[in-house]
Amino acid sequence: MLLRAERVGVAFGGIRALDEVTMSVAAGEVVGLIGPNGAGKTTFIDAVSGFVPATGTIHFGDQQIQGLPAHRRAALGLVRTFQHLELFDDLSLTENVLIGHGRRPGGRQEAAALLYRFGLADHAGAFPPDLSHGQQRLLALARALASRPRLLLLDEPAAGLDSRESAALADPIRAMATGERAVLLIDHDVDLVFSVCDRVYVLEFGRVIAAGGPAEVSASAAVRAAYLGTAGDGADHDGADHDGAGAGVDLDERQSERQEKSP
Ligand SMILES: Nc1ncnc2c1ncn2[C@@H]1O[C@H](COP(=O)(O)OP(=O)(O)OP(=O)(O)O)[C@@H](O)[C@H]1O
Repeated sequence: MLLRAERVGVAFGGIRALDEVTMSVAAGEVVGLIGPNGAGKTTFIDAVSGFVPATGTIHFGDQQIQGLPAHRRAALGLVRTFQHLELFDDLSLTENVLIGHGRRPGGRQEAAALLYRFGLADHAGAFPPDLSHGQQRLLALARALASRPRLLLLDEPAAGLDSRESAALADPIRAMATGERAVLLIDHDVDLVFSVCDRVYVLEFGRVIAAGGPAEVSASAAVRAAYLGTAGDGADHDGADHDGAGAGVDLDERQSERQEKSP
């Protein structure tokens, strides 16, 4: 396994954002992580990438990485994107990708190839504000790939996209998981997640409530209940700030809900 996270826990004061979460990602896989708002998805990426302290054990390749600072984990090939794009508006697209590339030789050539791959070659000299929101999201993916990750942690790459733009991310994301590279994908667009992922984990209140292939997970009663807000399991919910966005909708309606939230 490329990533093995075992019994990972994160607490923010009295809020247990992650509780004994065990997950794995193998090389070549796209693995999805879904769950209602506040379920702990971003916290999991934070824990794996070293942005919050966590309990439990996390192995990346043959190395135990918990306790390592974020930059050391990134140097090992654990690269993340953020919900809010962190593009450099006053740098060209090529220069944005070069930032991801670092100091390895052949940067410009590789940046050009990546921009081409993401359909951005015609805009190489333009600046991020000149792009549509969908193109900006693609640029963030190109930049992340430029750092040659072994595991890409994608935090809501389809946020703010309409369903057509979001569906257009499926092939590029799939293509990222080749050979030794793998992708962990968080997104509220469950259509995207189910269409692109080999396996999917579902978090609710910081715990894994389902895991398996997309067909199995989408049919799971526990998952339906989590999204419908009818989970009557009596679990000691932790007072986390669940804003109810996951309640009262079914899996198929998540898409339209997400679009309504889009700018
Ligand atoms: N820095 C923080 N300080 C305090 N509480 C936090 C912090 N970050 C996250 N939380 C809480 O931890 C829980 C999990 O949040 P997290 O952002 O990981 O959920 P999520 O599943 O990614 O949600 P969303 O889908 O809304 O992005 C929530 O209750 C949230 O309010």
